[in-house]
Amino acid sequence: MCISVGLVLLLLKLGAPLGRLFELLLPLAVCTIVLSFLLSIFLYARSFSVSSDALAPGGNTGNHLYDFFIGRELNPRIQNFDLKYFCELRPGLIGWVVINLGLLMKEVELRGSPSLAMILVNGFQLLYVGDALWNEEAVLSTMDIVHDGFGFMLVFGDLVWVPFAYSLQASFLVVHPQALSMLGAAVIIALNGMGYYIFRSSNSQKNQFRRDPNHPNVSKLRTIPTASGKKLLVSGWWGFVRHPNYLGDLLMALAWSLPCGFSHLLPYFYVTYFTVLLIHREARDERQCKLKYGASWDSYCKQVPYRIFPYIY
Ligand SMILES: NC(=O)C1=CN([C@@H]2O[C@H](COP(=O)(O)OP(=O)(O)OC[C@H]3O[C@@H](n4cnc5c(N)ncnc54)[C@H](OP(=O)(O)O)[C@@H]3O)[C@@H](O)[C@H]2O)C=CC1
Ligand SMILES: CC(C)CCC[C@@H](C)[C@H]1CC=C2C3=C(CC[C@@]21C)[C@@]1(C)CC[C@H](O)C(C)(C)[C@@H]1CC3
Repeated sequence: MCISVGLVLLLLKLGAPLGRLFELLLPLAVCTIVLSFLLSIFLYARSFSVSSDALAPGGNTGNHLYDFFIGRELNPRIQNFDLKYFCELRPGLIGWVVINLGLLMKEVELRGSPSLAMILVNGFQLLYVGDALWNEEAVLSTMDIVHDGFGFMLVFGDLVWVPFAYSLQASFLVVHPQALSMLGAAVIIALNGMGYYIFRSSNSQKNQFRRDPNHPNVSKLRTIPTASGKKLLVSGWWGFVRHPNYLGDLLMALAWSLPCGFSHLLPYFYVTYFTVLLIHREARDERQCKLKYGASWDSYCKQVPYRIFPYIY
């Protein structure tokens, strides 16, 4: 992240036309799609030369198309370099905020200064990416690393979908400038702040509990024992709903769209897609947790009946 920040600051100091990124989005996206296909083909081919215990449970149906998409190998490595762990965060997230900055510079070229809406979108998403990179080790406990094979879906998701689909709001604002009142901005900032607080504190609470259940920050929380020896949190954020981190993430997703106003649906694509993704992801996780924890998970679901939205779902 530091190298990227240094390079971007150097480019800005040298007067590099970062705003050109706006015109280069499509060719860059096409090149990244080609790269993701090539990487996926390499990963699929090499998966037939590794031992069976290196394969992901869900990506070995024998259906070549499905296995190519989902991914056969769980954690492909070249020496000690873990390809999935690297791709999950850095290239896509850093590419996302660099594109956002280029779009902000394009707005400066067109209108002399960045709009309040563009500043909010850039700031919110820079916070999200900075948080992810600062807490990089937390990704090790996510489903993508623990359960899912590294196939075209995740390769494309990491390298193409995140930088080019997640920067849609900034792209929209270059073409459709939006006037935003200070009151409107204050409400949106409060919404993003609340979402970030729920997202960060619930993820940190679970990750802390999984690292050290006796840590003072989590040792007083109520838990449910399981046959596997692991315990399930049933108070704190994880007693509020079963995926409080998703709730916080979705509130932020809405806060990223609101600065774009209500004249177009495009800026709301991300929060819509993301809601579908997290509902599907939550159902997948429920199945895995039911298998892992059996009756203990049933007891958890009885005590914490709502999945993401309290008193709704
Ligand atoms: N911006 C984006 O595009 C995306 C963002 N995300 C974000 O990534 C973050 C991680 O999400 P995700 O990877 O889906 O999984 P989670 O971080 O929600 O982790 C799910 C795992 O947590 C453990 N767990 C669940 N309930 C409890 C409990 N009560 N007590 C203790 N442990 C529990 C289980 O694993 P175990 O018990 O084995 O430890 C479960 O499999 C979320 O904040 C999500 O919003 C996710 C996808 C896309
Ligand atoms: C293209 C497909 C239809 C969907 C692809 C899904 C991927 C884009 C997401 C799957 C899990 C992700 C995570 C993040 C980004 C999106 C993908 C790759 C994440 C790195 C975002 C930042 C968070 O702080 C995180 C917890 C580190 C996320 C981990 C999961």
